[in-house]
Amino acid sequence: MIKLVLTDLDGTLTLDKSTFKVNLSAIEYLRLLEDRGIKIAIVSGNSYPVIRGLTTYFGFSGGLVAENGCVLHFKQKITVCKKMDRNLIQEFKEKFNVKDSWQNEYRECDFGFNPAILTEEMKRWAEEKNIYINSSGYAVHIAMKPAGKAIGVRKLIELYNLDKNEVAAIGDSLTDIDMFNEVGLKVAVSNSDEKLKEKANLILNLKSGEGVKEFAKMLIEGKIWS
Ligand SMILES: O=C(O)COP(=O)(O)O
Ligand SMILES: [Mg+2]
Repeated sequence: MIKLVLTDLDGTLTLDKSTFKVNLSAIEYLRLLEDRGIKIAIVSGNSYPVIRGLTTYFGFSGGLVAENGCVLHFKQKITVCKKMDRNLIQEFKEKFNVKDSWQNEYRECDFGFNPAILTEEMKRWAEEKNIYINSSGYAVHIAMKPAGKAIGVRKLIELYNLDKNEVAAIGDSLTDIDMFNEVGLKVAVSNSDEKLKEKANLILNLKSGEGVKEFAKMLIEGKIWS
């Protein structure tokens, strides 16, 4: 029985990939799950203040994971990664000519940069420096290793004392692969990156927020493990 649904934000709760506009009826459907006792938690690469604010205003009660697994909220704010080395941020920006995401001012461990194109050269640089690097399609993210959505998700599930088979995760991008590794039910929206679809046990027919609605309906109608 699914007791906790983890949802990515960008590309998943939005109208489509590459827009920040949220699909408002997807939020309504997730609230219906909350009404039925299933907790909803956003798991995102976005900063803690952004996800904390959205969680509050959307009416989700499942806690949250921000900064790609590095910062979570369960009764209180918990930081589970090392703080980012500011010299490495500077080096990354200069070497690859990328710009800070406006949220970097509010981040501790995981930092985002645009354009969101992850190159082989960037991967080599990160590997040499033992740095986590990934792209959500919205930004390239770097953090000191170990980082990635798995760390925060593992901690949240442990704090809830849930079995991974009681947890579902829904996402759209490469950064969600880590989150899939920690849960029983791995759900990809139809416009997900191919590498995420390969790891999914349910690929939805609809894209982004419409896919979230499709999944919520399946849960409500009892079409999914219960
Ligand atoms: O912060 C980003 O770049 C994307 O965030 P997401 O994990 O909600 O897709
Ligand atoms: Mg996403």
